[in-house]
Amino acid sequence: MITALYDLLAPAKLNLFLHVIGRRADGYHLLQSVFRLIDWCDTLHLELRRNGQISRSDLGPALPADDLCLRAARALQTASGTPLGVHISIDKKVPWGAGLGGGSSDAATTLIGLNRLWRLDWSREQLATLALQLGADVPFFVGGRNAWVEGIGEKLTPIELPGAAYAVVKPEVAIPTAAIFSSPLLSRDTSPAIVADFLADTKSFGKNDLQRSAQAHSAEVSQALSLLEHHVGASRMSGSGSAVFACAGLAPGASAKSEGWQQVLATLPQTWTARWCHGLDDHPLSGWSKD
Ligand SMILES: C[C@](O)(CO)[C@H](O)COP(=O)(O)OP(=O)(O)OC[C@H]1O[C@@H](n2ccc(N)nc2=O)[C@H](O)[C@@H]1O
Ligand SMILES: Nc1ncnc2c1ncn2[C@@H]1O[C@H](COP(=O)(O)OP(=O)(O)OP(=O)(O)O)[C@@H](O)[C@H]1O
Repeated sequence: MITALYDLLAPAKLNLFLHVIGRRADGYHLLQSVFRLIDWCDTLHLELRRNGQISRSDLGPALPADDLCLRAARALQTASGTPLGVHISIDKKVPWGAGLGGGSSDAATTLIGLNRLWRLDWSREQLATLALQLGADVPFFVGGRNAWVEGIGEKLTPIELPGAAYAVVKPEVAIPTAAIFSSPLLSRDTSPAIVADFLADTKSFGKNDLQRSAQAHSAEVSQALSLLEHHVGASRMSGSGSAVFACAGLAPGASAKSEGWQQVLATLPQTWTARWCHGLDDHPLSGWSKD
């Protein structure tokens, strides 16, 4: 029997564009977006606890006491009825309040890992249904493929994307997603698009409808957009911010040694984070779930 799983990667995502096309009766927004996995990852370790207890320790920065990994583990334990428990250690590298989906990805990696550790043999679809109760972004990370995303984030169509490098900057400010969705500045009536519209221009299709509200929430978002725009190229926010990115070109041509990126690193405020990322095709654990 497996008793521990080490070094499970939980990758972040970028929203290459994000349109708000409507709102549901319960207040959740109907979106269209393309989610791209990137190689900026948290690392999780899962150790079996036969007494059924679920616990966590933080190897990096401290997380909220009741973080998404614990909530994911408890939800799976209850839904499956397993008598087993787990100790989860997290090395947090992806900044939160960033629109990079770090917490959602941790939750998805927990579900995928525990499905194996607890020998549940749930299908990916079953895991995704449970994932949606944890957050709108979690099913995407369980799906494990770059996707055209609709609904509130749960309708996923896998999509092939070219290899690409992204310059990503996270200002100091952390932006709470709910505040951006409830902003009076938010427009909720962008016309629906179809996948072919995006595929015709994967680098610059569409916009991020949440960007205006986030810029009003914090001037740092506008500063970060300008910094990238000036040194790298067309920039855009991911999710509800505050992280912004610029597609630096198709890999492997684009290089972190480029003068533009070196300028970004040299002029970045000390409290901000910047990272040169590559687009991934799959979640590193995507082979673990049954389709
Ligand atoms: C903006 C995105 O990051 C795009 O990837 C996501 O849609 C947000 O997903 P998430 O962080 O998993 O969001 P959740 O934790 O489910 O929701 C946080 C809050 O955002 C708002 N929310 C979220 C998703 C959505 N489609 N409509 C919403 O209105 C709701 O007020 C909700 O209470
Ligand atoms: N494992 C976790 N990692 C990071 N944040 C977590 C975690 N669990 C709970 N949270 C809470 O969730 C909030 C949002 O975290 P998360 O990183 O998912 O959001 P985000 O970066 O805005 O991404 P997105 O909105 O795209 O999902 C944080 O402010 C934090 O308090």
